Amino acid sequence: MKTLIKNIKELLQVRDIHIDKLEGSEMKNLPVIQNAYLLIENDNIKDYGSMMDCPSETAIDKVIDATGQTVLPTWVDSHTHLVYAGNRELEFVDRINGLSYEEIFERGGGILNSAKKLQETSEDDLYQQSSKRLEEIIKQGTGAVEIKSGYGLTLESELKMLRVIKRLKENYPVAIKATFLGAHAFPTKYKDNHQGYIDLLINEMIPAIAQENLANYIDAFLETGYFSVAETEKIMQAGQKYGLTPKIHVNQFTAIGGIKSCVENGALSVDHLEVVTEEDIEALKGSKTMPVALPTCSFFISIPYTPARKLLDAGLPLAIASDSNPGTTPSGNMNFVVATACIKMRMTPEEAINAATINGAYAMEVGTDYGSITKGKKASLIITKPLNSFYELPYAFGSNLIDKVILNGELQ
Ligand SMILES: N=CN[C@@H](CCC(=O)O)C(=O)O
Ligand SMILES: [Zn+2]
Repeated sequence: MKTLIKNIKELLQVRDIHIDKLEGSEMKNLPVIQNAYLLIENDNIKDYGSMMDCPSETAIDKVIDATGQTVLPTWVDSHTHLVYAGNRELEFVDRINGLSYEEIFERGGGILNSAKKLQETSEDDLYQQSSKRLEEIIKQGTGAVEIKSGYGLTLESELKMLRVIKRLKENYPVAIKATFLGAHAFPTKYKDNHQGYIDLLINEMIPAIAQENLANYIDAFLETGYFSVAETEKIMQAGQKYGLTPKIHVNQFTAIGGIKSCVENGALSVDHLEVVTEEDIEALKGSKTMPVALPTCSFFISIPYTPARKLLDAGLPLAIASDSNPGTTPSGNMNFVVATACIKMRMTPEEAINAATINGAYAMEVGTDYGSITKGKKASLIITKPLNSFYELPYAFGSNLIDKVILNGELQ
């Protein structure tokens, strides 16, 4: 099956040779072909180039005329909690009325509230609720997504979440990676017995999850009042024994030396980073760990934004992701993430698009197939509505500017 997209006004993120990630000033460069074509064969990008070299349409099964439209690779959302039960709109109102995220947690809300709801929800119901959200983000242009557990907090419920992620992976044409986040919060029962919960995570949950091959990564909420540096180190090391690479929530509210520890423990990514110190930046320099900012979390709970300029000016790479979850970001819309990164973090559109494609793909290890227009990669593409230029994508932040989404060569 061959599909030709012709008369593309701007073909974005064209990389003849696959690159792993972009750092510092490299992120300013977003290669574009004006007046381009793109040829899809089955589920792959077969060829692309200027319209002057467009192949003849005789052997083509389907032709899409993209006059005036922009084509770019689908978004890679490397940090979500897309599988959850119910929502937390009452806490949203509590925050409007003056309570902070921490105060809500201290009153038994927050993550523990979502865990209670999830424990009471059947696996089928959880699958139905989550598949609606997955379908929504596909329409919004996401072609690869990482999904975490972490609202179960018991062996049974963590397995339930991870099995739902596995079913989503089997049933949708999106690349999905699963992360075990049993260390999201201490369940009330273990409030004064942290070691008891850590033993449960290490001795029972991680082995059971590995046995069913349900996760790619291990995560923890490394934060004052949640998991300490020492506790997170134990969890990262236990995960690694089972082949789970760390991707860690860190520096959301406080900087307590977590980033250095994550880098030393081989973390693929460190995520949140609303608070960043000079020591954190030094620890990241020269490492393989991708910093991941979650701008729409900052937007929703009114906390500082990750200091993108500071990180980029230090020569570091940066990815951006949605953090879709019921507490801090009830949206998985990567278009809004890109816009917020530009509007609030002063990333240029080029930098934000690089952060949401190539660098996102690095942060969930799908770069060989996703993240750029490169021959042989998956034909997972966004075709926008007619635009003056791609700058309109973050500029018109509230508009739906997507005309079509193609995933693995199939029009959605
Ligand atoms: N901060 C930790 N975890 C999630 C939110 C969890 C929740 O409030 O449900 C986050 O990334 O923002
Ligand atoms: Zn998160």
